[in-house]
Amino acid sequence: MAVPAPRRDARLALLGLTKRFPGVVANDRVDVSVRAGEIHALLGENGAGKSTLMKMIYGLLAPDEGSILWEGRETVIEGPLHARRLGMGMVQQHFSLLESLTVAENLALTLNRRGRWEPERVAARVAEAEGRYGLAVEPHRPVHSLSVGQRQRVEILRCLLQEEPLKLLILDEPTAVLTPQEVAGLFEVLRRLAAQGLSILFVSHKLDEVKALCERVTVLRGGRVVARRDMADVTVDELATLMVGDRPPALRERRAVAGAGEVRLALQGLDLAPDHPHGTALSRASLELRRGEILGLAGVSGNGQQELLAALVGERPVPADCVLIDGEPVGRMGVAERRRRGLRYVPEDRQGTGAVPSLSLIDNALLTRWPKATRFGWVSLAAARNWAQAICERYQVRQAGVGMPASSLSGGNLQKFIVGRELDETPEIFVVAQPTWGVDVAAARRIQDALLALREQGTALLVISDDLDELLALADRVAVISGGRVSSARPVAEVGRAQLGQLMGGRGLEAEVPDAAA
Ligand SMILES: Nc1ncnc2c1ncn2[C@@H]1O[C@H](COP(=O)(O)OP(=O)(O)OP(=O)(O)O)[C@@H](O)[C@H]1O
Repeated sequence: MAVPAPRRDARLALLGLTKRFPGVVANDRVDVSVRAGEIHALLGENGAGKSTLMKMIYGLLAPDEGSILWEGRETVIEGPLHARRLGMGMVQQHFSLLESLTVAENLALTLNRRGRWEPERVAARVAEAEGRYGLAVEPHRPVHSLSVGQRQRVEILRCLLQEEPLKLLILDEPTAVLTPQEVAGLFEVLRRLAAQGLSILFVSHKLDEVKALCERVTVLRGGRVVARRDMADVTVDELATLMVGDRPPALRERRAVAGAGEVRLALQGLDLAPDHPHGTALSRASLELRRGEILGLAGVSGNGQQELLAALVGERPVPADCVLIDGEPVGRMGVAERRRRGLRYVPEDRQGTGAVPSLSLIDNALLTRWPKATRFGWVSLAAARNWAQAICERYQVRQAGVGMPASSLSGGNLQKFIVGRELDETPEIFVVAQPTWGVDVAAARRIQDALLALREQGTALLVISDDLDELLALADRVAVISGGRVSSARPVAEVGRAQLGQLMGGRGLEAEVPDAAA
């Protein structure tokens, strides 16, 4: 049953909000209302306008038209500080923490209005919050040493700890990098907070979670509201269809690959100390990537995945014979030399290492492709432009022009562009972390399809993901990383979710990986 149009007496009512960017109407007369104590989902495919809408609510963007009613009163939200003073908190898709500061210092920056830093007091509040909300973070750790999942926890805590009583919490893909257990814990916290009257605006591409958590849903498509529903009246499949306007495509069938089996990339007994005090040491890490197969590496974010990827792709030099490409020791070689040997990769961190936000899509395409776009020492901008355009068409990256900066793309569209850029070169060996993070259902299928297609063409793939369903759908074999140790890889057909979950929690790994000190 459709839900009636927004009520003016809601805690938050958006009336006819419109926002235009050059070449695109990101929000087109959007009406949404959120009641006190309600958990309200905002859904839409990549680029539908969800982040833009949330930014207007939080005062980060000014609407071109329309009005915002806060607790029944028409309110011009002047900026995030004003929004926080009104009782709003927001966790964005891309983190806004200062890398060189500790967790407590970061929290102090937002919490202490008089500008006096008292990280010790903040640390005490963090400890107290851990008991209350079950969100564990270590206050004295510098943010640069935290995994993406841990950073997200700090962002959530920052809202929960703010001094003004929180009335509306805006969460933009808060569970994208949390483990299933952490998600369950977070949902418990959110339900408890909602029962106490907190309104929550929840944006996610994980439709099962949205269905489980939220009471009502508003669906955006192309910047417009296309549906409003009570969650009880709609199935997960219907949600997917409402978002994309059609049934999402099924994943392509897995085919047997001729000639699979030859080892292309190997990691052999690597012990690697972390490069910062709170990193994860790798301990006798070994794995083999074969031609024409997908090896899945499951694990809770922050268990050595970053270190393993850095060692495999050449961001961190290691003893030469710890990494082999086609049997050749390459451990001492840098990224460019390994690239020449056919290795491509997509890191977990899109905004820093994956793309340069201030550069155009053309320049971002060139970042990893400049040798091919260079003739007699000159870079052909026309070739680069064509290529950037081709990537956008093939992977349906919505953008207002390839000359626009990467930062103008929606999160999911940037992800599609970065993954597409590497996939498009038909790499022989491909290492990808979290390939469908923040990507909508239809686009996730397209990326997963492209990975399966590469496998059929003989590429050796390593997919590092904390999404077990994704790994079970894609991988031929799956290994688990926990506490810097890597389990042996087993055929997917022989392992179940429960067993993988246990290994992810570190249980049972001791028996498989001998202690480095032993
Ligand atoms: N600063 C900007 N400059 C130009 N265009 C922008 C800017 N911010 C957003 N857009 C455009 O507005 C549209 C809506 O983007 P928005 O980020 O709101 O989408 P979204 O629904 O949050 O997507 P995702 O699920 O990928 O995060 C997109 O076409 C995007 O490219």
